[in-house]
Amino acid sequence: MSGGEQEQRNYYLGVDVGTGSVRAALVDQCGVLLAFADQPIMKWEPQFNHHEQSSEDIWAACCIVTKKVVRGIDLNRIRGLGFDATCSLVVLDKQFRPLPVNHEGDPHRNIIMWLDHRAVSQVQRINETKHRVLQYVGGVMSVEMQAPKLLWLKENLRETCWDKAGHFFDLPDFLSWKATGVTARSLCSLVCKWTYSAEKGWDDSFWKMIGLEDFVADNYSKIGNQVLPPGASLGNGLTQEAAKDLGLPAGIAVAASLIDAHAGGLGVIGADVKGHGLACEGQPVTSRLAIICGTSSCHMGISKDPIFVPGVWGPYFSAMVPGFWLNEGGQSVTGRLIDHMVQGHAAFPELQAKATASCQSVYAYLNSHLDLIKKAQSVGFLTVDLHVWPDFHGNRSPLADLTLKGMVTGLKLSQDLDDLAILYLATVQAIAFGTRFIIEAMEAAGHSITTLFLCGGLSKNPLFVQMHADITGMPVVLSQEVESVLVGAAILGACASGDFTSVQQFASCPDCGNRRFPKKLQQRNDDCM
Ligand SMILES: Nc1ncnc2c1ncn2[C@@H]1O[C@H](COP(=O)(O)OP(=O)(O)O)[C@@H](O)[C@H]1O
Ligand SMILES: O=C(CO)[C@H](O)[C@H](O)COP(=O)(O)O
Repeated sequence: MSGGEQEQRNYYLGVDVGTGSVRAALVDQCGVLLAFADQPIMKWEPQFNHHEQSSEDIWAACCIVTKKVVRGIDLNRIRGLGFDATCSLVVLDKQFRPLPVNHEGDPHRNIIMWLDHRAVSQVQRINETKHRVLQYVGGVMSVEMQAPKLLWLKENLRETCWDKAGHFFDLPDFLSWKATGVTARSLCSLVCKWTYSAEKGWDDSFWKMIGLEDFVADNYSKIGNQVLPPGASLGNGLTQEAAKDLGLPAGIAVAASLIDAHAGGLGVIGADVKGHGLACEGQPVTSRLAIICGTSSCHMGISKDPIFVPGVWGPYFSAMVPGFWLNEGGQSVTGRLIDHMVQGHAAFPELQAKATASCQSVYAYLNSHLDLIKKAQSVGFLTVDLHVWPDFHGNRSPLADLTLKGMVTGLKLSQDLDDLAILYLATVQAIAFGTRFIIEAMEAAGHSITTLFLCGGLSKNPLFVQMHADITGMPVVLSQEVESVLVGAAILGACASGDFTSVQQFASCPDCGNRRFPKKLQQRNDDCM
């Protein structure tokens, strides 16, 4: 492209709110990422299994990263803005001010995070109802979804929170409201986490049966009675106030949002794999499984007709790719589990010192250390005597059992760096076996998956990627663009701007070769297992 043509480029902004940080990217009309910034966000764990965040802190981080990525750019070329975020529950009062979700009454902490497991008794009672909406979440509602958390607030914080609340938002919808003043909710959030049906809307009998009839009585105004598809343009775009906060011109198109895993899925599932000899080449997109691996891993498979997979969320209609049903398998802690195992080991200080001295991340150092100690063997054999069961935070899929705990067998008295490296390897392998377990359940129910498309922080770890290829026996495709979740968010902005007629048009645009071609294919290493 010549310099002159380059000036004619349109730009789209994607903002991705993960569990640990907010990221923003400036993306061009070919899906090429031109600028990136990230900013950590605050998290509180006031008691075991209670996880909270602050919507003000998250918005402030969105403003910092957005201002950074547009520095030096002609702002008039920015055509659209899209948000994705974790499916955490944001609570505001009738004047849109934060309300406390904690016994301490701290209104700053007004978000119950997705991984919060406080609502155990509530979800057990919801599951005992056997209500028909449960068919669409794999047969069992997860404690991580919104209905049990809302019931917990009603039963535990009646005066300080529940009675004063005016708005309960999924975090992606909070962000689009904050940017536009429009309280419409994304179909993605409501279908996946709130029991809304794309075809039938809210089911009054469910809310009445579980003791949240309040929502029915006020026509769902607090949880959303205007629902839009992801990528739909909201109101008059960016408000003056939000534009000032974000350092952007007012009026830019803002899209109805996506949950983070769904943005990642949208960013990778349409990749052009021509010429790489993959089984999915020339096959329907339904033969692909997108796995978004960060703090957690989410396994996104789509189908033309609804498929009911016990213990796997969905089927959700049009929640990720319009017109397709989605099943979402998941592992609640993956990146978080690896960090936990490595950082909690007695040899972690030594690892940190050695990694710093060699200018490597601790994971790059551990990966090279495993290569050193494996000698002539394949690395997988290092764990023949050591095994990890990875459900330290319950099992999301396919067992759907929040009471499960983690296990390690084969421990010795040694606490040296070799021991840490092998425990790390066994943890990565256990996570990959969890993925295989999920794929087996999806296939038994009717999915036919041949190829994995990975993105998210953990996809930057070559050992994690190789173990997924080895243990599932499927090739793993990594996108040219590492920050695929942000590409997914920017696709929403492009769609809202009207430059693209649908999210699919951008996600599989024939001119976007740079983004669509795989960067790397990781094939199974047969010697390894
Ligand atoms: N280069 C890397 N090598 C190994 N692990 C990584 C790398 N980058 C990120 N991670 C791991 O990925 C996880 C975070 O992924 P990320 O997508 O940023 O999470 P989230 O979206 O939940 O905030 C962490 O466990 C982190 O240790
Ligand atoms: O349940 C989800 C998606 O449906 C959560 O948003 C997700 O698991 C948290 O994402 P991340 O691990 O990327 O922070």
